[in-house]
Amino acid sequence: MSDERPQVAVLGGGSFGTALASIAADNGASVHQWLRDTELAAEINRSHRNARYLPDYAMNPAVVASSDMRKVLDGAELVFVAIPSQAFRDVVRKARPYLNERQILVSTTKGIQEDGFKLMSQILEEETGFTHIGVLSGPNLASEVAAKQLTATVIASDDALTRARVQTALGCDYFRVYAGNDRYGVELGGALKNIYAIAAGMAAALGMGENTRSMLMTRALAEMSRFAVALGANPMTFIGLAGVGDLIVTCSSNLSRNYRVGYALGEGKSLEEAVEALGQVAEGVNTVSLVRDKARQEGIYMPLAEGLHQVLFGGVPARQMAQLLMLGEQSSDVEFTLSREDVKQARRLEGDV
Ligand SMILES: NC(=O)C1=CN([C@@H]2O[C@H](COP(=O)(O)OP(=O)(O)OC[C@H]3O[C@@H](n4cnc5c(N)ncnc54)[C@H](OP(=O)(O)O)[C@@H]3O)[C@@H](O)[C@H]2O)C=CC1
Ligand SMILES: O=C(CO)COP(=O)(O)O
Repeated sequence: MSDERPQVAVLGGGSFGTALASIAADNGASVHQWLRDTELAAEINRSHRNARYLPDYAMNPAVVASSDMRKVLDGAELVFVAIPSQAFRDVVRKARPYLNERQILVSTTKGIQEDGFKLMSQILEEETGFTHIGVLSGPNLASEVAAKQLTATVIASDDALTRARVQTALGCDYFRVYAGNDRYGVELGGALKNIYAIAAGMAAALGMGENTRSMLMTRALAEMSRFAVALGANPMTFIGLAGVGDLIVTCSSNLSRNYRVGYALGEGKSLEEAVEALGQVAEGVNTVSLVRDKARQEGIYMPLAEGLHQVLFGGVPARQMAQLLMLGEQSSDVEFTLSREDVKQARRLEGDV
């Protein structure tokens, strides 16, 4: 008898891949999860728990884990790729022989490839040439998703079929899937907010207050949207779940790995110690260099990313950098209504600058 359930594959055995596989299974799909670690795959199938990445959460027992890529992708209609950005292209290349153009491919990875400043869905496009490609992003801390905390996300694609299929496959009573068509903006939002989560963790460790956190998050949003719009994204995307939504959660929670790296740095640990202690991926560490370089190249004003880069890689103490940033140009609150140039012009007339 053939299996009538939607056929879902998840590539990645980390915390988010595991949480996602379980949602799809909760929602009635037949789910196969690929991970490179054969022992962990066997362990998941035995105990229905990912002891390495989400040890405290039971997975839906219908998820079948395997390190055999062919088996996982055989018959899959919907393929989620939850692999850290630095390994993303390699894994897609491994998967390529078992993929076909009827499939829907969705990246969940919030990072950027250094070579060419590529986002993950662009890598999916380059490696496959398929048309059903999307990005899943939003305020989705994996352990909260695994705990079935009420959560929402965005599926962004210019392909209506991709949006609808993902909404059907994942939408359930604890996970809502909103649709968007600015794939580039949604994907950039997910990658950029990691930078500011590191800064927020650092500020918390330094004992800075709620006013400071609020300023940091709001100016981060201004900076993220300025950057994204300069690269062609829609500014309105940043008022959505994948913009301000994800920024709030990652800048406020110790469950965010990027926040935790920032917190450790604020406590005086070195970057190497902070990353080592985490033992999982914190995409923001790499993203901050890529974004800072890109901003310099394109002439985009990014004082927070620039300052964080100097703290992470230039040896500038975080508190000193915060003070320097406070003395920076006092400009427009919302640049989409009042331009930075207009503010500068008025201040020039006042003789202030
Ligand atoms: N965790 C979260 O809360 C969320 C994460 N994301 C995004 O999801 C992406 C994946 O993150 P997440 O699941 O959290 O990551 P984790 O750090 O929890 O796990 C990483 C996973 O990727 C695997 N991996 C790493 N390198 C390779 C490789 N070369 N080949 C095959 N597998 C590899 C690891 O395998 P191994 O154990 O063998 O090293 C592990 O299964 C990230 O970009 C993140 O931004 C998005 C939303 C929420
Ligand atoms: O993207 C996330 C939540 O939406 C997870 O953030 P971290 O990668 O910082 O853990």
